[in-house]
Amino acid sequence: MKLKDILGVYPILEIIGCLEKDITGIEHNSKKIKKDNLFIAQKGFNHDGHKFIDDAIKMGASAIVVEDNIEPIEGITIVRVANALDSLAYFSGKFYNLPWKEMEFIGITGTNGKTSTSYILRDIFINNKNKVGLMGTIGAIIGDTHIPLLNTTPDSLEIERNLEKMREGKVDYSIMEVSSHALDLKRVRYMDFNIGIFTNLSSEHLDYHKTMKNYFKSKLKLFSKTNKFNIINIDDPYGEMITHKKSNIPFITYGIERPAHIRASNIEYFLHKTTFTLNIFEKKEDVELNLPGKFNLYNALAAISCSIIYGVDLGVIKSSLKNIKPIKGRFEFIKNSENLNIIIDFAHTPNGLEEVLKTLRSFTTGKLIVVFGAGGNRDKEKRPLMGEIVGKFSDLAIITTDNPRFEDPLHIIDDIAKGMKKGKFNYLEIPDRIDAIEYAIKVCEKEDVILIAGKGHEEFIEINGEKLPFNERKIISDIIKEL
Ligand SMILES: CC(=O)N[C@H]1[C@@H](OP(=O)(O)OP(=O)(O)OC[C@H]2O[C@@H](n3ccc(=O)[nH]c3=O)[C@H](O)[C@@H]2O)O[C@H](CO)[C@@H](O)[C@@H]1O[C@H](C)C(=O)N[C@@H](C)C(=O)N[C@H](CCC(=O)O)C(=O)O
Ligand SMILES: Nc1ncnc2c1ncn2[C@@H]1O[C@H](COP(=O)(O)OP(=O)(O)OP(=O)(O)O)[C@@H](O)[C@H]1O
Ligand SMILES: N[C@H](CCC[C@H](N)C(=O)O)C(=O)O
Ligand SMILES: [Mg+2]
Repeated sequence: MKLKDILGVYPILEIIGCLEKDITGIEHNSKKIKKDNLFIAQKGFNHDGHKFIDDAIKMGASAIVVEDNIEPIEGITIVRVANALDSLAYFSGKFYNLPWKEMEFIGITGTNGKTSTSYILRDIFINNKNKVGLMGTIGAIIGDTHIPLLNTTPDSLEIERNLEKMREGKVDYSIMEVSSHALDLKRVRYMDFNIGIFTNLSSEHLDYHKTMKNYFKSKLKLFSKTNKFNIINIDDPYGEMITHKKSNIPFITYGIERPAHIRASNIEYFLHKTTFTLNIFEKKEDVELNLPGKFNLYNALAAISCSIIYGVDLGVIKSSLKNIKPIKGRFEFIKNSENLNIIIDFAHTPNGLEEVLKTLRSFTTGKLIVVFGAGGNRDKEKRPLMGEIVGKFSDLAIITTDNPRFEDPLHIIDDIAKGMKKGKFNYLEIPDRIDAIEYAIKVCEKEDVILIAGKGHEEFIEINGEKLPFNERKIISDIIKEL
């Protein structure tokens, strides 16, 4: 594509060199540059992309986008913009020709439940014989191909690139988790969605957003980028606030406690499933959901609302929900030779833990044992709150390491324990996560339940910038073999 076509009508501050040249691709990482690529030098949290301009040229870049004034470079076109991160989003859209326009594009935001909702919805669409693409925490899925992603919502370039693959694969629906970071860091700045879904909002990521008000404001951006419907959890106080905002498109609400367009009543919770009456406006239907817990019922209601909007037959929706398989690392029962009740779950926020523990508490006849930690270099405010909640609902809490990143694991454990100490709970600190899991298994009796929370689908532990292999399923099986 010609450089001038990539620039489109984007506001450019200065151009040095030729705009007629053919560009073979866009990159913001110098290491990935190929011949005749456009390199976008952006200022990140750790590096300034301008420092890699020489590297990018050596790798073959023929044009560069910069924020800073730089000296002319022979044979290289220099395009200066006010904000390179913003321009990356626009230029990527132009280069890939806005693939999201050729599919139904559904964005899901909220603190908890995005991944779960996206998998439930994907399952319904697949059963409806639709082609589906998905991007989120567990990676991208395009047809049968899984592509690992570094972020829940990748940067704008990677999103457009994956959407382009989805267009090639002729997907009908593309479902994407849209994190608050993504909304704030312009990863979806020049994309429009057909549907926006809001699951809930609770304390998380305050290291980045500083206040709940800012966090909510970031989430809100999704709902002014949608053109068909916004689907809102009306039981969530922030969800309710969204429905009071001005909007050019209708809100469809879902809930359990409050009047909603799509609502669950007559609910019965079981350890492995949930049954309820689905009220769709005036219509009623008995439904079985093969997932446990009120939180999953909310996720299912969000997915049901979206599929109803798209006219999916209620029979297809019901059979999908009845047969849905557990989502990796979300309330996942781990089969084992000792028949111990061991669950791996991705709860890593106070609210996520509370929801999962409330569900488990109501089914546990023995002791509820929880192994958990908190991520390093992330929200610190949530740590004592997580401690307090686990203390409140468990019989034995074992505080251990999650992904310490660049922090001292013992400091993180201390922060969590502050919440525990407040209530004088029964807890242990076992910093080594394998030792912590082993301890839980050794004291576990037949009626007990072990919840190993925080890492869910993750198969690594991140320490000092390195992701070391860490497979909790294998760790559990090895420990049980040794018993
Ligand atoms: C804070 C944050 O969001 N950082 C994101 C950001 O990285 P960064 O700003 O540190 O980048 P940097 O290392 O400073 O590099 C700056 C520029 O130099 C370039 N570079 C760098 C090195 C080099 O040799 N050559 C080169 O050209 C880089 O490609 C980049 O363009 O840009 C990267 C590329 O897009 C992201 O992967 C990275 O996410 C990091 C890994 C991250 O942990 N983000 C978290 C906070 C996040 O975004 N989380 C949300 C929410 C999760 C949820 O709760 O659901 C998510 O969506 O994942
Ligand atoms: N609707 C919900 N409300 C509260 N907690 C939930 C909900 N759905 C799931 N959870 C809990 O939160 C954990 C993470 O769920 P899920 O992966 O679906 O959320 P997410 O929003 O995608 O998280 P992330 O921000 O990390 O991408 C689950 O393992 C479960 O413990
Ligand atoms: N999407 C979440 C994942 C947290 C997973 C947990 N294992 C941790 O490291 O804190 C985040 O980026 O905050
Ligand atoms: Mg997710």
